[in-house]
Amino acid sequence: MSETPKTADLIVFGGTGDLSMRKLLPALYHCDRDGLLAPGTRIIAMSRGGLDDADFRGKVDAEVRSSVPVDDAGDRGVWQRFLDRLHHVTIDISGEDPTGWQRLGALLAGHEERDRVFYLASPPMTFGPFCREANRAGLVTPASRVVLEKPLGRDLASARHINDEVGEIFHERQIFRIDHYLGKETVQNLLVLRFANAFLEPIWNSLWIDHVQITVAETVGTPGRRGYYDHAGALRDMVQNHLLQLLCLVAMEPPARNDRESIRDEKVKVLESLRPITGSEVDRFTVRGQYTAGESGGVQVPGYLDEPDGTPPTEASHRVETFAAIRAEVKNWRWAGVPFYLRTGKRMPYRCSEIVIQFKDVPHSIFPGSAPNRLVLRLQPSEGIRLHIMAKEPGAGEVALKPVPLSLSFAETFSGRVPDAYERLLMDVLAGNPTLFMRRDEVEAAWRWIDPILREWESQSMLPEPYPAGTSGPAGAHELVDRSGRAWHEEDPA
Ligand SMILES: NC(=O)C1=CN([C@@H]2O[C@H](COP(=O)(O)OP(=O)(O)OC[C@H]3O[C@@H](n4cnc5c(N)ncnc54)[C@H](OP(=O)(O)O)[C@@H]3O)[C@@H](O)[C@H]2O)C=CC1
Ligand SMILES: O=C1O[C@H](COP(=O)(O)O)[C@@H](O)[C@H](O)[C@H]1O
Repeated sequence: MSETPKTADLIVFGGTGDLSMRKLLPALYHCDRDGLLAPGTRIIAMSRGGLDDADFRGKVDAEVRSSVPVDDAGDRGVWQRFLDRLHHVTIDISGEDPTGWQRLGALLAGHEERDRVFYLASPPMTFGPFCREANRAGLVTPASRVVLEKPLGRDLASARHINDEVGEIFHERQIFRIDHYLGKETVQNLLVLRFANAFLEPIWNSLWIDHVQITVAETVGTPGRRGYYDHAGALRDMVQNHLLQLLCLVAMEPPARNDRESIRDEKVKVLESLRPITGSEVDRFTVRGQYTAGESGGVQVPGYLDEPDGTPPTEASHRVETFAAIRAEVKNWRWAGVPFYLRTGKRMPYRCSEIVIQFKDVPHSIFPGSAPNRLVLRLQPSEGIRLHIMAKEPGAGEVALKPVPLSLSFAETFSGRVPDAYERLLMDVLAGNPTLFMRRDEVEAAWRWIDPILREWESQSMLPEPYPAGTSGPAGAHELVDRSGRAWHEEDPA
């Protein structure tokens, strides 16, 4: 983790939303408990909610406290200290009323020397207006930074527009585009595995690797998120950012240094090497699905269209995908001909994010029953690395082979609590370290590859293929892979 930050004002626009309540505030509490928030650091939430400081502290006490450990008297003291850091300013960014900005200005006045972080945990179309108005109100200081949540825009054009708007107010070095997957311990470990160990590099290419599978399977559905999800879908919500970032880390060339530009330069090269999937190829190389009613975790759950939400489903709800699978290819010397299968979905049978590197079979087998080696990098729920190798089953007679795992579990190997991705990233923002954040060209290169798929899906009259909740996605997803003659890896993640 970065060095202990200085006293700062962290202004969270969208500070009462789902992301703030479920991820940001618990992460900030843990940082406070670990002594990583400097004395005097304030967390100022902004929303239309009409709350005062006491209301907001009460809301956090009621909704966040149960998700963090507040056990003994010491913890209770930290919890109170954390609550005391919280403030709320009511504002409607889409309205003309300047009083919200005035209230924020009054709160920040006299603290211009502090680090000031504007964290935009709000819909992407608010990013430009927020920056413009904050600047107009005189609140953007030289020591200010801005954090932009993903997905940045809805497509390449809107991403460019947002980047231009934010870029008019903030210099690129002040802009932190967040993808919380980059803050996950195992994701960072992927770089260490690849570039701090010599044995993998010689075989990390198309000569030895048959294909790569990147899977982010979630058991959760989208209750209460229709307003956002109808206009996002799995491709924008997960593939454009998290899955492509994972692909970059698997496929990139060794960077010259472990610094922010070297790593980001290499990731951009991967994104620019992705073979475009356009026109009729979209049907051959992609599959989209939407969950229907089914069983998840032993209970009956509704389909996407029947998820409880304040609003009834619309035309967009029928068309949006909750599952996406893509057969991608990185067209460069190292990876030519190696399929990268990307897959993500809501209401899958289990929660599991993993990267599977499937090696080729031995060139000539002298034992019946041999199977190719497989390296599995498990990101969650239980982080670890497993290499499946062939071993001989003990006993006389004919040699019998069995694939056995060489296994490294992070929980068993390293003691101590593993910090959540947002803890790491929030501390990096406060310390001004942008290494684990996305550069403008990176985000735009990802959209450039995603755009033709989105356009083709949106032009089709066909709806996403249905799949019952609790199953591994639509049948078409399995056909996608069958066409290449290789099966999805369906390892039980338990
Ligand atoms: N939820 C998650 O797990 C994740 C979300 N994200 C991203 O974070 C962002 C926020 O997502 P999420 O928290 O789920 O969304 P929510 O809809 O739950 O929260 C949005 C927040 O923004 C505020 N807001 C919206 N419009 C305005 C406005 N005009 N003026 C003032 N405040 C406004 C809302 O408050 P109010 O309505 O009271 O004004 C609320 O606090 C999105 O870009 C999403 O993609 C990224 C990763 C994970
Ligand atoms: O960004 C998002 O990520 C979450 C999944 O994050 P994880 O850390 O729990 O794997 C996803 O549920 C959400 O839809 C998406 O916006």
